[in-house]
Amino acid sequence: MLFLVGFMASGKTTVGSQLASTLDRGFCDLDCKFEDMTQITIPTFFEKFGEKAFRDKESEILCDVINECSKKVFATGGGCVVREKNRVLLDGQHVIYLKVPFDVIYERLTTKNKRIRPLANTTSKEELHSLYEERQKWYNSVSTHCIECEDLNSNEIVRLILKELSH
Ligand SMILES: Nc1ncnc2c1ncn2[C@@H]1O[C@H](COP(=O)(O)OP(=O)(O)OP(=O)(O)O)[C@@H](O)[C@H]1O
Ligand SMILES: O=C(O)C1=C[C@@H](O)[C@@H](O)[C@H](O)C1
Ligand SMILES: [Mg+2]
Repeated sequence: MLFLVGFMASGKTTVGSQLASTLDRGFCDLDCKFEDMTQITIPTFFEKFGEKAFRDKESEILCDVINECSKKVFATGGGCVVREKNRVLLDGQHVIYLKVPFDVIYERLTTKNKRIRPLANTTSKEELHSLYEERQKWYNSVSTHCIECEDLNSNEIVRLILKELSH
Protein backbone atom coordinates (compact mmCIF):
# COMPACT_ATOMS: atom_id res chain seq x y z
CA MET A 1 0.00 0.00 0.00
CA LEU A 2 1.15 3.46 -0.83
CA PHE A 3 -0.47 6.64 0.49
CA LEU A 4 -0.16 10.19 -0.79
CA VAL A 5 -0.75 12.99 1.68
CA GLY A 6 -0.69 16.75 1.27
CA PHE A 7 -2.72 19.91 1.42
CA MET A 8 -5.71 20.58 -0.82
CA ALA A 9 -4.64 20.92 -4.46
CA SER A 10 -1.14 19.60 -3.82
CA GLY A 11 -1.60 17.08 -6.64
CA LYS A 12 -2.52 13.88 -4.77
CA THR A 13 -5.15 12.82 -7.27
CA THR A 14 -3.15 13.78 -10.36
CA VAL A 15 0.14 12.28 -9.19
CA GLY A 16 -1.51 9.30 -7.45
CA SER A 17 -3.32 8.07 -10.53
CA GLN A 18 -0.22 8.53 -12.70
CA LEU A 19 1.97 6.76 -10.15
CA ALA A 20 -0.50 3.88 -9.93
CA SER A 21 -0.51 3.32 -13.67
CA THR A 22 3.27 3.53 -13.83
CA LEU A 23 3.50 0.90 -11.10
CA ASP A 24 0.69 -1.08 -12.71
CA ARG A 25 -1.33 -0.90 -9.52
CA GLY A 26 -4.90 0.10 -8.76
CA PHE A 27 -5.64 3.66 -7.68
CA CYS A 28 -8.10 4.76 -5.05
CA ASP A 29 -8.94 8.35 -4.18
CA LEU A 30 -10.31 8.33 -0.65
CA ASP A 31 -12.40 11.47 -1.26
CA CYS A 32 -14.09 9.66 -4.16
CA LYS A 33 -14.52 6.55 -2.04
CA PHE A 34 -16.16 8.72 0.62
CA GLU A 35 -18.64 10.05 -1.92
CA ASP A 36 -19.31 6.58 -3.37
CA MET A 37 -19.95 5.11 0.04
CA THR A 38 -22.10 7.92 1.42
CA GLN A 39 -23.79 8.64 -1.91
CA ILE A 40 -23.47 12.33 -1.15
CA THR A 41 -20.88 14.90 -2.22
CA ILE A 42 -18.32 16.06 0.35
CA PRO A 43 -19.52 19.71 0.29
CA THR A 44 -23.11 18.58 0.87
CA PHE A 45 -21.97 16.20 3.60
CA PHE A 46 -20.18 19.08 5.36
CA GLU A 47 -23.27 21.27 5.03
CA LYS A 48 -25.67 18.64 6.37
CA PHE A 49 -23.62 16.90 9.04
CA GLY A 50 -20.60 19.11 9.76
CA GLU A 51 -16.86 18.52 9.88
CA LYS A 52 -16.82 16.17 12.88
CA ALA A 53 -19.13 13.68 11.18
CA PHE A 54 -17.00 13.98 8.03
CA ARG A 55 -13.82 13.21 10.01
CA ASP A 56 -15.49 10.21 11.72
CA LYS A 57 -16.47 8.70 8.38
CA GLU A 58 -13.11 9.58 6.80
CA SER A 59 -11.38 7.70 9.63
CA GLU A 60 -13.64 4.70 9.25
CA ILE A 61 -12.84 4.51 5.52
CA LEU A 62 -9.10 4.84 6.12
CA CYS A 63 -9.26 2.09 8.73
CA ASP A 64 -11.14 -0.20 6.30
CA VAL A 65 -8.69 0.29 3.43
CA ILE A 66 -5.70 -0.30 5.68
CA ASN A 67 -7.25 -3.52 6.94
CA GLU A 68 -7.82 -4.65 3.36
CA CYS A 69 -4.04 -4.52 2.73
CA SER A 70 -4.41 -4.08 -1.03
CA LYS A 71 -1.46 -3.09 -3.22
CA LYS A 72 -3.19 0.06 -4.42
CA VAL A 73 -1.96 3.63 -4.46
CA PHE A 74 -4.24 5.79 -2.28
CA ALA A 75 -4.76 9.55 -2.48
CA THR A 76 -5.94 10.69 0.95
CA GLY A 77 -8.11 13.69 1.75
CA GLY A 78 -6.15 16.85 2.53
CA GLY A 79 -7.26 16.80 6.17
CA CYS A 80 -6.74 13.12 6.78
CA VAL A 81 -3.70 13.80 8.97
CA VAL A 82 -5.63 16.02 11.39
CA ARG A 83 -6.93 13.11 13.47
CA GLU A 84 -4.41 11.37 15.67
CA LYS A 85 -6.18 8.07 15.05
CA ASN A 86 -5.47 8.43 11.32
CA ARG A 87 -1.84 9.28 11.93
CA VAL A 88 -1.52 6.10 13.99
CA LEU A 89 -3.23 4.11 11.23
CA LEU A 90 -0.73 5.44 8.68
CA ASP A 91 2.21 4.53 10.87
CA GLY A 92 4.09 1.68 9.22
CA GLN A 93 2.77 2.42 5.73
CA HIS A 94 4.66 3.94 2.82
CA VAL A 95 3.43 7.52 2.95
CA ILE A 96 4.49 10.18 0.46
CA TYR A 97 4.05 13.83 1.31
CA LEU A 98 3.60 16.07 -1.73
CA LYS A 99 5.01 19.32 -0.41
CA VAL A 100 3.95 22.34 -2.43
CA PRO A 101 4.58 25.97 -1.40
CA PHE A 102 1.50 27.78 -0.10
CA ASP A 103 1.49 30.37 -2.88
CA VAL A 104 1.31 27.65 -5.52
CA ILE A 105 -1.48 25.91 -3.59
CA TYR A 106 -3.40 29.15 -3.27
CA GLU A 107 -3.04 29.86 -6.96
CA ARG A 108 -4.38 26.42 -7.81
CA LEU A 109 -7.25 26.70 -5.36
CA THR A 110 -8.37 30.04 -6.68
CA THR A 111 -7.74 29.67 -10.38
CA LYS A 112 -6.87 26.25 -11.74
CA ASN A 113 -9.24 23.95 -9.98
CA LYS A 114 -12.28 25.54 -8.54
CA ARG A 115 -13.81 22.24 -7.43
CA ILE A 116 -15.93 22.94 -4.37
CA ARG A 117 -13.90 22.38 -1.25
CA PRO A 118 -15.82 23.11 1.93
CA LEU A 119 -12.73 24.23 3.81
CA ALA A 120 -11.24 26.32 1.01
CA ASN A 121 -14.21 28.06 -0.50
CA THR A 122 -15.39 29.75 2.66
CA THR A 123 -11.99 30.63 4.10
CA SER A 124 -9.80 33.70 3.66
CA LYS A 125 -6.26 33.47 2.29
CA GLU A 126 -4.86 34.15 5.79
CA GLU A 127 -6.97 31.43 7.39
CA LEU A 128 -6.02 28.95 4.69
CA HIS A 129 -2.38 29.82 5.20
CA SER A 130 -2.70 29.13 8.95
CA LEU A 131 -4.37 25.80 8.21
CA TYR A 132 -1.54 24.97 5.80
CA GLU A 133 1.08 25.88 8.43
CA GLU A 134 -0.73 24.03 11.19
CA ARG A 135 -0.83 20.83 9.16
CA GLN A 136 2.84 20.81 8.13
CA LYS A 137 3.93 19.00 11.29
CA TRP A 138 1.40 16.24 10.67
CA TYR A 139 2.23 15.76 7.00
CA ASN A 140 5.88 15.58 8.02
CA SER A 141 5.30 13.20 10.91
CA VAL A 142 3.18 10.66 8.99
CA SER A 143 5.29 10.59 5.86
CA THR A 144 8.12 8.23 5.06
CA HIS A 145 9.09 10.31 2.01
CA CYS A 146 8.73 14.03 1.38
CA ILE A 147 8.70 15.24 -2.22
CA GLU A 148 9.42 18.94 -2.72
CA CYS A 149 7.16 19.46 -5.70
CA GLU A 150 7.81 23.19 -6.21
CA ASP A 151 7.27 23.77 -9.92
CA LEU A 152 7.80 20.19 -11.07
CA ASN A 153 5.23 18.70 -13.40
CA SER A 154 3.43 15.50 -12.48
CA ASN A 155 5.71 13.28 -14.61
CA GLU A 156 8.74 14.64 -12.82
CA ILE A 157 7.09 14.12 -9.44
CA VAL A 158 6.25 10.51 -10.29
CA ARG A 159 9.86 9.96 -11.36
CA LEU A 160 11.11 11.42 -8.05
CA ILE A 161 8.76 9.21 -6.06
CA LEU A 162 9.95 6.10 -7.90
CA LYS A 163 13.53 7.09 -7.19
CA GLU A 164 12.75 7.59 -3.48
CA LEU A 165 10.98 4.25 -3.27
CA SER A 166 13.89 2.43 -4.88
CA HIS A 167 16.26 3.44 -2.06
N1 LIG B 1 2.65 19.13 -10.64
C1 LIG B 1 1.66 19.93 -10.99
N2 LIG B 1 1.92 21.06 -11.65
C2 LIG B 1 0.93 21.91 -12.00
N3 LIG B 1 -0.38 21.70 -11.72
C3 LIG B 1 -0.70 20.59 -11.07
C4 LIG B 1 0.28 19.64 -10.67
N4 LIG B 1 -0.34 18.63 -10.01
C5 LIG B 1 -1.64 18.94 -10.02
N5 LIG B 1 -1.87 20.10 -10.65
C6 LIG B 1 -3.18 20.78 -10.83
O1 LIG B 1 -3.54 21.29 -9.55
C7 LIG B 1 -4.91 21.06 -9.32
C8 LIG B 1 -5.07 20.18 -8.07
O2 LIG B 1 -4.55 18.89 -8.34
P1 LIG B 1 -5.18 17.59 -7.69
O3 LIG B 1 -6.68 17.60 -7.86
O4 LIG B 1 -4.44 16.43 -8.23
O5 LIG B 1 -4.81 17.84 -6.17
P2 LIG B 1 -5.34 17.11 -4.88
O6 LIG B 1 -4.24 17.12 -3.91
O7 LIG B 1 -5.94 15.80 -5.24
O8 LIG B 1 -6.45 18.15 -4.41
P3 LIG B 1 -7.85 17.92 -3.68
O9 LIG B 1 -7.99 16.48 -3.33
O10 LIG B 1 -7.82 18.87 -2.56
O11 LIG B 1 -8.87 18.32 -4.72
C9 LIG B 1 -5.47 20.44 -10.59
O12 LIG B 1 -5.98 21.49 -11.41
C10 LIG B 1 -4.26 19.82 -11.25
O13 LIG B 1 -4.38 19.77 -12.64
O1 LIG C 1 -8.21 19.63 3.67
C1 LIG C 1 -9.28 19.14 4.08
O2 LIG C 1 -9.62 19.16 5.27
C2 LIG C 1 -10.14 18.45 3.09
C3 LIG C 1 -9.63 18.13 1.86
C4 LIG C 1 -10.37 17.40 0.83
O3 LIG C 1 -9.52 16.49 0.18
C5 LIG C 1 -11.60 16.68 1.40
O4 LIG C 1 -11.21 15.51 2.08
C6 LIG C 1 -12.38 17.58 2.32
O5 LIG C 1 -12.85 18.65 1.55
C7 LIG C 1 -11.52 18.10 3.49
MG1 LIG D 1 -7.80 14.98 -4.80
